[in-house]
Amino acid sequence: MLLTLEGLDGSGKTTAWEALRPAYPDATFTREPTDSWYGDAVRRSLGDDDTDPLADLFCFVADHADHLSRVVRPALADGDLVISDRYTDSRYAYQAATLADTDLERPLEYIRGVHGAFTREPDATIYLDVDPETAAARAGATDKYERVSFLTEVQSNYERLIDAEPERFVRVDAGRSPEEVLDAVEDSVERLVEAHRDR
Ligand SMILES: Nc1ncnc2c1ncn2[C@@H]1O[C@H](COP(=O)(O)OP(=O)(O)OP(=O)(O)O)[C@@H](O)[C@H]1O
Ligand SMILES: Cc1cn([C@H]2C[C@H](O)[C@@H](COP(=O)(O)O)O2)c(=O)[nH]c1=O
Repeated sequence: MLLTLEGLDGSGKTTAWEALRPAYPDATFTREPTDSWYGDAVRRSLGDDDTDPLADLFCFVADHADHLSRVVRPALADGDLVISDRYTDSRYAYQAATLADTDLERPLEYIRGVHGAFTREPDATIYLDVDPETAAARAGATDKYERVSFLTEVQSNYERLIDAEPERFVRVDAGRSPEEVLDAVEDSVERLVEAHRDR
């Protein structure tokens, strides 16, 4: 089963992902951007305010292709539970926002189309829902994406994705205390894993 954690910067994905580890010692915990050299290229672009948004998209897509073949598909083939901190929806939400002012028509659909040919869709996605102001404050505005105006566009793209596939997403109110958010994430993961097992 492939389970992903998504949300704005600072929504608490990594905190939740780390907190899940003890309950699922046999699971494969992974993330995007990855720790490969493709992921390094992505992180380099995050630190540069003057990059080309289409070039950035394809850096993220290359990192995803490598992640799929090196980590995700082998783990799923072994029957593992795979829990990824960010995955395809991050591209659909963030790069659709960075490409909004280009000549590209309907960027979100374009990015989905690029992935459609090769990706593995998640079985379920936990969306940590927090407002852009809280997200930017928690994230500390350390890179070009961690700004309220940009995160507002990203949030609206996530909402479009949830509207299109409500059955895949579980929305968790991430504006609450860390303890309440972690309880909600742990309950959701337990329920999703059981439901997947009973299919
Ligand atoms: N529910 C919460 N309430 C208050 N602070 C929180 C909460 N969850 C996480 N934080 C804090 O917010 C910061 C960002 O958390 P975290 O790294 O888990 O978010 P993230 O979604 O993974 O962010 P990013 O996408 O930028 O990596 C951390 O300092 C973390 O301790
Ligand atoms: C996978 C992915 C990530 N991003 C952005 C989102 C964040 O601002 C950074 C790094 O992610 P992290 O969780 O803070 O480590 O990259 C993106 O724009 N598109 C993607 O596909």
